[in-house]
Amino acid sequence: MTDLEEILQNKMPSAAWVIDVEHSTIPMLNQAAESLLVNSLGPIQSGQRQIPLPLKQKWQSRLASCNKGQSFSCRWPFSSNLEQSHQCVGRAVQLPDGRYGMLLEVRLEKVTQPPSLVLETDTSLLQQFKTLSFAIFSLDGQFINASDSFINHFGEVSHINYLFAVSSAAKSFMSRVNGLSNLSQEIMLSTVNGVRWHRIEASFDANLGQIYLLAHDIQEERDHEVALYRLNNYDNLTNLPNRNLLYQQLESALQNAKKRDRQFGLMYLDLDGFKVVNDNFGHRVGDELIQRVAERIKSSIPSGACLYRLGGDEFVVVLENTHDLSELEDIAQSIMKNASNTYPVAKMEMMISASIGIASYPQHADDVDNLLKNADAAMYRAKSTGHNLYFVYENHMADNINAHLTLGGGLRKAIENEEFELHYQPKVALPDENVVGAEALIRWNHPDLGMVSPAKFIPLAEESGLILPLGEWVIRRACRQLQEWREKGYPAICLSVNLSSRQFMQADLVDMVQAILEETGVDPAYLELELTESMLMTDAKQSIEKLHSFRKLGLTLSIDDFGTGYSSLSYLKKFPIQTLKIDRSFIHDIGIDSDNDAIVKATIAMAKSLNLKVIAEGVEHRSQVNALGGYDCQEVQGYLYSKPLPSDDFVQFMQKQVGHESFALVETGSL
Ligand SMILES: Nc1nc2c(ncn2[C@@H]2O[C@@H]3COP(=O)(O)O[C@H]4[C@@H](O)[C@H](n5cnc6c(=O)[nH]c(N)nc65)O[C@@H]4COP(=O)(O)O[C@H]3[C@H]2O)c(=O)[nH]1
Repeated sequence: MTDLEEILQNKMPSAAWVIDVEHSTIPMLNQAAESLLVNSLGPIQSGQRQIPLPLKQKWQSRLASCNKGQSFSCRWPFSSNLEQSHQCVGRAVQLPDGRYGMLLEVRLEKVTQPPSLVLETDTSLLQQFKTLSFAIFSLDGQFINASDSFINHFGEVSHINYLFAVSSAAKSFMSRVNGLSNLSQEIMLSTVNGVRWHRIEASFDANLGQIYLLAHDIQEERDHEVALYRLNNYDNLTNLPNRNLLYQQLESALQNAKKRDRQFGLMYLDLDGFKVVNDNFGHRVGDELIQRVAERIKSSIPSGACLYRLGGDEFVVVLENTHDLSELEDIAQSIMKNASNTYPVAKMEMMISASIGIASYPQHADDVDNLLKNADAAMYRAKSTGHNLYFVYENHMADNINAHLTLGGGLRKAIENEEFELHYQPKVALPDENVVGAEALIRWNHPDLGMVSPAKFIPLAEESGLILPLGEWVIRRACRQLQEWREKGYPAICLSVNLSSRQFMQADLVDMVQAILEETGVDPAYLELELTESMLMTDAKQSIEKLHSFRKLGLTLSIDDFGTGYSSLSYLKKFPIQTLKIDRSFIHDIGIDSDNDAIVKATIAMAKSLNLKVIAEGVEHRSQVNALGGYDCQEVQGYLYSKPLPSDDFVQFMQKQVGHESFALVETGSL
C-alpha cells in the first residue's frame, strides 16, 4: 500500500478519493467513497473508475491554478442531479509515479476539526465502548467505524439506513438525530441473526458532524414482556382475553359511551351441566370441551363483539355502540342456536348448553361492577328457570340472588356444629421428591350431602361474611395440627393455608393470626399464607403494609393461582412474598403445548430473578414433573403424589416417604 493509499484507507473517515486528472481516472479511494461515487458517477466500471470529460476539464484547470501546498473548498456533482453536489475539501497530491493529481474529501459544513482529531476521538470512544455495540456514522449516514461487537452483531453496515428493519423508521431517526438531540428509542434493527428489537442511544456531534450510536439488543426482554402480557391478559386454555382485559375494555367502553352518549351491552354466559362433564370425565375432557365451546361462541357473535373467558365455564361477550337491547338478544339467540349443541370430544358426543344474562349501559347500571353483577344476576335467573335460556336484567333479579346467598344459614350452623375439617395435600421438592410441606384445604362434612367442595361454599361464605369466623377456624386448626405433629416429634414441615379476599381485608387479621400463633405456640416460620393476585391488587398499598406485618411476625407468603389474575411484574416486585404458585391450568398441557411451556419457563425464570421460590400445582403426570424439573421449578403438588388427605392419612403418607423415617419411628414410640 502506498502512503497515499494508507492515508485514504486509515486516516480519512469520510469519503475520500484521488483523481488522476491527466488520465481521467480515480486510481484510489476509500470504502466510504466507494458507495458515494456510485451515487455521483453512476456504476464504476470495475478497475476503471473513469470520470466524464466535463469533470476532467474542470479538475485540469483547478490543478493548474491551485497552490500545491494548500487545500481549498470545492464541489463534486451528483450524477443523478447535476444541480446537487457534495461539499468537499481538495488539495493537489503527488501520485506514486511523481505526477500531480487531486485528493478530494467530502466535508460536512459543520466540521471544523482536522481529520486527525476526528480519528483520535473515534479511537478513544471505540476503546471506551469496545464490549458494546457501538458505531460511528457520518451525518449523511455513511459508516465510519464500529466496535468489534457491533460488527459481529450487525455485520458490515456501510450505511446507517441498512441497519433499520423499517425504512420509515430510519428516515425518522435521521431527521430526529440531525436535530442535535440525544436520542433513545426502541426499534427493530437488522442483525446477522435476523430482525431484532434494540434500544438505541444516539447522539449527534455537531463539531465533528458524526452520529454515535450505541445499540442494546433487547429482544429477550421483549419476548419476556410479550409472554408476561399474554400471561396477564389471555386465558391459557382458549387463548381468549381474560378477566383482566375484560375489566380494561369495560372501563374504556364505559368512558367512550359516556363521552359520546352511546350505549353498550354485555352478556354473561355460564355453561349448563359443565361440572358434571368435568367430574365424570375428568379435567382433560372438560378442558377440551371448553375449547370447542369457546370456538363456537366466537363464531356465533358479530365481528365487532368481543368474547372473554372469566375462568371455569364462564364467558362474557361485550358489544359496544348498541342502539337497543334487541341487538344483544339477537346475539344471545345466535349463541344458543350454534353453541348449545353437541360436541365431539374424546370420541364422545357431548351435549352442552349455555345460560345467558344480559345487561346494558345505561339502562341497567352506570358502572362496570354493577353491570357485571346485574348481567350475572340475569344469567342466574336463566339458569334457575331451566337452562339454555337468556334473560335481560330486571331490578328484582338482584334480590333473588341475595335471597339465594342467605342460604348461608346452613353454613352458620355448620360452624357451630363443627362440621368442617382440614385435609392436607403434600408438597414435594424437586428433584429428590421429598415431602417438604402441605397445603391445608377445608372440607365440609355435611350431615346430608356428605363432603361438600370448598369451591361451592367458600363463595357463599364470602358473600355472607361467614368467611371471617370460618377463616379464623382454618388458621387455628392448621396451627393446632402443626403443634400436634411437633409434639409427636414428627419432622417439621411448612403448612400453608388459603386466605379469601374478604378475610384478607379484615382489619384485625394480623392481630388475629398473631394471637393464634401465641395461643398454639407454633413457630411462625412453619406457617405460610396463600393469597391470590386479585386480592393484593384490590388495594395494593394496603396489601403491601399488611404483608409486611405478616413478615414481621415471621410468616412466609405465597401468591396462589399465579397467571390467572393480574400478574403484574412491577407489582410483584413490591410485595414481600417468598413463593409463587403457578396455576394448574398452565401445568395441564406442559410438555404438550409449546406456548404453554414458554409461559411456564418464563414465569420460573422471572420468579428466580425476583428471588422467589416456585411451586407448580395440579401435577398429575410424570411428564409434567420432568418438564418442570427441567425448567428449575423447586416444588410440585398434585394428584400424582396425593390428593388432599385427612390428617391420619397424611401422616401415613409421610411415613412411607423416604427420608421421613422419623415419622414412623416416633409414631411407634421408638423415640
Ligand atoms: N385437577 C386437579 N386438582 C388438584 C390437583 N391437586 C390439587 N388439586 C385441587 O386444587 C385445589 C387447590 O387449591 P386452591 O387452588 O387454593 O383452590 C382452593 C381454594 O381457593 C379454596 N379453598 C380451599 N380451602 C380453603 C380454605 O381453607 N380457605 C379459603 N379461603 N379457601 C379455601 O377452594 C379451592 C378448591 O379447593 P379444593 O376443592 O380442595 O381443590 C384443591 C385441590 O384439591 C391436581 O393434581 N389436579
